Amino acid sequence: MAKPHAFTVYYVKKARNHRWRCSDVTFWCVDEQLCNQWIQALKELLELQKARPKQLLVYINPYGGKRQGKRIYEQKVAPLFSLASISTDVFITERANHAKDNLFEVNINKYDGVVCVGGDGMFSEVMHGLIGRMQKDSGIDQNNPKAPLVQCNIRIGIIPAGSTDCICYSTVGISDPVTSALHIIVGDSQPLDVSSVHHNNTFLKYTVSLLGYGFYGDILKDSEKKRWMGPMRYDYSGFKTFLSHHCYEGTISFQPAKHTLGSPRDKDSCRTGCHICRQSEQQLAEQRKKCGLKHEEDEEEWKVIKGKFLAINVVNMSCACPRSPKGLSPAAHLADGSADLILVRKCSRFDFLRYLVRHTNQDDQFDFSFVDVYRVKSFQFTSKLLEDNESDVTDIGKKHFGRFCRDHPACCCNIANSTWNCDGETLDSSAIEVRVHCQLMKLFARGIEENCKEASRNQSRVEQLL
Ligand SMILES: Nc1ncnc2c1ncn2[C@@H]1O[C@H](COP(=O)(O)OP(=O)(O)OP(=O)(O)O)[C@@H](O)[C@H]1O
Ligand SMILES: CCCCCCCCCCCCC/C=C/[C@@H](O)[C@H](CO)NC(C)=O
Ligand SMILES: [Ca+2]
Repeated sequence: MAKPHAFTVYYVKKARNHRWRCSDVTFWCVDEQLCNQWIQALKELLELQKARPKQLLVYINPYGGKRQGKRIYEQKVAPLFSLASISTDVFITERANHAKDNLFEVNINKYDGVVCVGGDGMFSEVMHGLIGRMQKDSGIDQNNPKAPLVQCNIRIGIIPAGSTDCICYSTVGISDPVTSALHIIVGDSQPLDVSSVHHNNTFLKYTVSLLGYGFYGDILKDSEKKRWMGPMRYDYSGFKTFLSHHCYEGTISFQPAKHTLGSPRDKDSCRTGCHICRQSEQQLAEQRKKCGLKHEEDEEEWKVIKGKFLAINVVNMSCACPRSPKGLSPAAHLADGSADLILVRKCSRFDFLRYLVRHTNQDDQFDFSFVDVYRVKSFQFTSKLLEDNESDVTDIGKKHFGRFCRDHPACCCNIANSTWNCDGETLDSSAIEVRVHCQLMKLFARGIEENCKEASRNQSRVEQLL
């Protein structure tokens, strides 16, 4: 060959819609020494990139989504990791909670991060393993709802291979295994709020995306029986649940999030390097310093709302996903220490359909008289059924005369409880206490990057301001 000395540089190429691809360019050189100098200099520069992982622990759920997790990892992700000189220990799960249990046993300090290949449920499992392990090692009792949880600095990377993949979509902007693998390789870091869910001083679960009662809880409960249908189960159960049009009665109490500048009705969304998240985190840290060990939350006001609801959704992030690209709460922030509480009160089937359709178009889904949205830092819910039982009003009639409201048989109010959908997993209790923990964990992601259209719109706003 006339030009025998060469080296190839692999790099990330940004494509449309937040998709990243790996591209390469080969440099040729007649002078061998010069070529080697370049290779050496590039290797040294790469060594300086301390945020990049070298050793990863990978969990694959072979049964998530369309059961393609193993194939996706082997064909699309593993070759990229090896190109980037990342060593991996790969663990293919054999049962639910396998990954979570394993995380309590492994020598976690050996790894720069944990990767989960699967959907939201699989991510939730890995997150529970990591956060749980962190608290155990630090002697924190997870059953205490007020315990100050220890931050988890080991990043999690999500390779989407599930049915909804909402956590991946809401933090990267797309559900694409190659894009996610590249975010892991370049060592991105995105802090994430996590909410803890308790019942009577007993820890139930953590949640990062949707905690939903009523509509989304009923969909999940029904769809779990139809896992064999794959991702289609959500469409089938969604349609069935929509037709059943059940509403549920209960009491909601919440503490508004006063530390953050943002509001759920903002027009701008959380984007890479979000200033609202940064400012909110600083504000909370200052409050904590001032209050010391005293719980400042105890002194803050609680708002109480009673009513009949078709859906009660608490979201820590937008919950954008391919079905709803702007999500359940488009202006929710990934790391601002707050969650958006969305209350959909009893309304007609037609109005509820109008509300749902707005998740798929540009119209404002909160602009309805029967929808309320609040930004909160803690939240509690008790169903009417439980309140009645607890206040010793033993209305035997309600228990014996069917599950529906006896006074108004046509009103679709369900006397039975709904189920909580917690990041795609059901909860055993309907009465819950929720608390947002600001930036409790980190992902190999950078949040959604502003696209050119948004960037130029914001730029022209700045120009106007100047
Ligand atoms: N080997 C396994 N066998 C059975 N269940 C498993 C296994 N490994 C993990 N799981 C469980 O499967 C559940 C669902 O997995 P996953 O989230 O990957 O897919 P999905 O439910 O199809 O997607 P999504 O959560 O995005 O809707 C998780 O809760 C996880 O605990
Ligand atoms: C007639 C048009 C109806 C369109 C309705 C679109 C609304 C879709 C919104 C989906 C949001 C999903 C939030 C994410 C939840 C996940 O945690 C969970 C587990 O993966 N998925 C589901 C479906 O519960
Ligand atoms: Ca948040």
